Amino acid sequence: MNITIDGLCVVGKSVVGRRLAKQLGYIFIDSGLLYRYFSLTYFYLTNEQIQTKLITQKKEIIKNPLFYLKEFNIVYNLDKSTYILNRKRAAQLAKNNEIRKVINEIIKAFTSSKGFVVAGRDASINIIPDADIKIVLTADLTTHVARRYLENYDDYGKNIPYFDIKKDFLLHDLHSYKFIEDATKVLTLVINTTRMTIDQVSLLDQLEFYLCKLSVKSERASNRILFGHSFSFHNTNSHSANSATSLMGVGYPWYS
Ligand SMILES: Nc1ncnc2c1ncn2[C@@H]1O[C@H](COP(=O)(O)OP(=O)(O)O)[C@@H](O)[C@H]1O
Ligand SMILES: Nc1ccn([C@@H]2O[C@H](COP(=O)(O)OP(=O)(O)O)[C@@H](O)[C@H]2O)c(=O)n1
Repeated sequence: MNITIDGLCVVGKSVVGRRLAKQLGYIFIDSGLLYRYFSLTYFYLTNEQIQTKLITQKKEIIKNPLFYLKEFNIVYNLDKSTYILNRKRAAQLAKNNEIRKVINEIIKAFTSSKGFVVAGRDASINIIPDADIKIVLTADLTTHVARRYLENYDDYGKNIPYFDIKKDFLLHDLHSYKFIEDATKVLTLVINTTRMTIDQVSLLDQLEFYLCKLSVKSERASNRILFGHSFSFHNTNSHSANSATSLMGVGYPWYS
C-alpha cells in the first residue's frame, strides 16, 4: 500500500509521515527534501539552468533510488541558518512547473512499487494519484505561525517576530493553497491538527479507526472523513465554502 500526506508547511507532514512509515516498516519520502536538495546542489544556477540539469539527470536518479534517497537526506544535516535560507530558495525552485514535473516524476518512479509514505503539497494529486490512503493535514493560521515561530526559536535560536512569520507564510505558501484545496476533494482523510499534539495526530490506532469507518462510509458514496478539532460544521457538499480561508481552519466544511 502507498500513503500520501498533503498539507502546507508545519502541519506535521514530515514528523507524522516519518513515524507512520516507521510503524508500518515503509520508506518515507518527503518531497520538500528534493526541492531543498536541488536548490542547495545548484545554489548558484538559475531555475532555468536547474531545469536543464534535472532533465538530463533524471534517468540516472531514477536508476539509483537507494543512493539518492540517502543523498537527499543530506539536507537534514545542514547548519541551522543555511536550512532556513534553503527553504526560501527551495520555494523559488518549486514555482517552476517544469522542475515540479521532473521532481514528481522521480518520486513517482521511486514509488512504482508499494510500501511508501510520501509527503508534499501535491502528493495526492500530482505525485501518487493512485495512492491507497490519502491524508491531508491542516491547521489554522495562528497555529501555522506559532509552530513556525517555535521551530525558529527552539531549533535555530532565532526570535523572528510573529508578524514577519505570518507575512512570509502568506507570501510563500499562497501558491500551494490550490493543491491542498484540490486534495481535499479527492482524499480519504482530513486531519485538522490545530489542537492536536504530534502524538495524537500520529496515533496509528486512531488512523486505523478512521480508515475502518471510511470503508463503511464508502458504501454511502462519501470518500472523505474529517477529524480533529475546531471545525465549523457546515455540512455542505459544495466546495464553494472550501476557500483558502477555510483551508486555514477558519471555516472547514464537515463531510459526514
Ligand atoms: N500537532 C503538532 N503539535 C505541535 N507541534 C507540531 C505539530 N505538528 C508539527 N509540529 C511542529 O511543527 C514543526 C514542523 O513540523 P514538520 O513535520 O516538519 O511539518 P511539515 O513537514 O508539514 O512542514 C516541527 O517543529 C514540529 O515539531
Ligand atoms: N511538494 C512540495 C514540497 C515542497 N515544496 C516547496 O519546497 C519548500 C521546502 O519544502 P519543505 O517541505 O522542507 O517545506 P517547509 O514545510 O519547511 O516549508 C516548501 O516551502 C515549498 O515551497 C513544494 O512546493 N511542493
